[in-house]
Amino acid sequence: MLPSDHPSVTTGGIGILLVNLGTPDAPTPEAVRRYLAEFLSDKRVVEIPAIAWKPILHGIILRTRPARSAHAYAQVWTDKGSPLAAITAAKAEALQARLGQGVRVDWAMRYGNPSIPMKLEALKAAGCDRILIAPLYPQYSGATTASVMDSIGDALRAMRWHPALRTLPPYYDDPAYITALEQDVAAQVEALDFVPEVLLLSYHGMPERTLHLGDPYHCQCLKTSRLLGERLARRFPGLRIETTFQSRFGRAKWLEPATETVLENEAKAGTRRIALAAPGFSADCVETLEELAIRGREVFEAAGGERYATLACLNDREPGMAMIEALVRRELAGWWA
Ligand SMILES: C=CC1=C(C)c2cc3[nH]c(cc4nc(cc5[nH]c(cc1n2)c(C)c5CCC(=O)O)C(CCC(=O)O)=C4C)c(C)c3C=C
Ligand SMILES: [Fe+2]
Ligand SMILES: [Fe+2]
Repeated sequence: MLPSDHPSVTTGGIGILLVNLGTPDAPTPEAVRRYLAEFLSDKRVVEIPAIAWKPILHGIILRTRPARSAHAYAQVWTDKGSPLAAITAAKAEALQARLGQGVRVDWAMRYGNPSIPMKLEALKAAGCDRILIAPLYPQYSGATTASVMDSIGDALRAMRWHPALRTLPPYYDDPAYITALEQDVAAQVEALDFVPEVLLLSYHGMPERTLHLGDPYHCQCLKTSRLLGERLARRFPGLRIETTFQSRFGRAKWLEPATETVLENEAKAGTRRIALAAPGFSADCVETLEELAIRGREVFEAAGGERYATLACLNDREPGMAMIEALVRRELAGWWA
């Protein structure tokens, strides 16, 4: 009997696996420690030889950071759990509704739960022998996009019978993404009860060294900003748009300018009304809801700023979902109408 004829094996299905970074299971120091231990042991994320990094990670970082980060998570936790997980789940559900029953949409996290190997196995068990892996990172980086594929590779190594795979390319300059951002950001700016003088486009940072080693992340962020900036300049002629990098981690030099520094300098230089958008995050998370919305405001106001607003990420609202639908339909061409 040929394997494909085996009566107990269902095949012929198409799956889509949306993947995001990952998040702790609870806003507690213990859960955050487990999550950070996995995340910060990934050589794609911390590119320091293990012999030098392990003592720092286990001796200092995992002893001090979990309590501080748990406090940050506790301030943004929802009744559906971590915002990043809840919104990623909502995106998968919304995409499933848009695509109908011809494909099976699921989601996974690179670190923590639900894991990529577990969800890949589940899609296969449900009969999907063609699977589109869709990392929800508009801009490619080794630390995020490539790390997702490392995990897919690990999962495949444990499988005898692989599904066929495709991957969603980075979409940092895709007109569908730029249009979604333009619509979503413009609607939110118009709904503010003040007129911002400056709009910061804040991206997650990376060590500056990764840029010199050839990581395209920085260039892709700048291109997103240029394309989005050109669109927004037509709608808001008086609005000054600046690109910044947030979430510095560790002692190495990170991409600049740092969001926090710019917030302080803008206020000191006389800017009174500012808005922030985070186009590199497909879903709101601790980095946008706590670092930008809470701590960023404190920095800006302490330096003399008066009006401050952080705009929501694309999340599971219409413009962002229309974009993901268009992107995945394009990638499924030939597999599915
Ligand atoms: C959007 C792209 C991201 C890149 C690029 C990225 C690189 C990167 N991150 C760290 C360290 C941390 N990041 C943390 C949280 C976090 N990072 C991203 C995205 C990118 N990271 C997201 C979406 C989140 C939020 C997760 C959530 O649960 O909501 C954290 C944990 C939070 C904390 O303790 O402050 C760390 C640590 C490095 C070192 C890095 C590049 C090398
Ligand atoms: Fe990060
Ligand atoms: Fe942070």
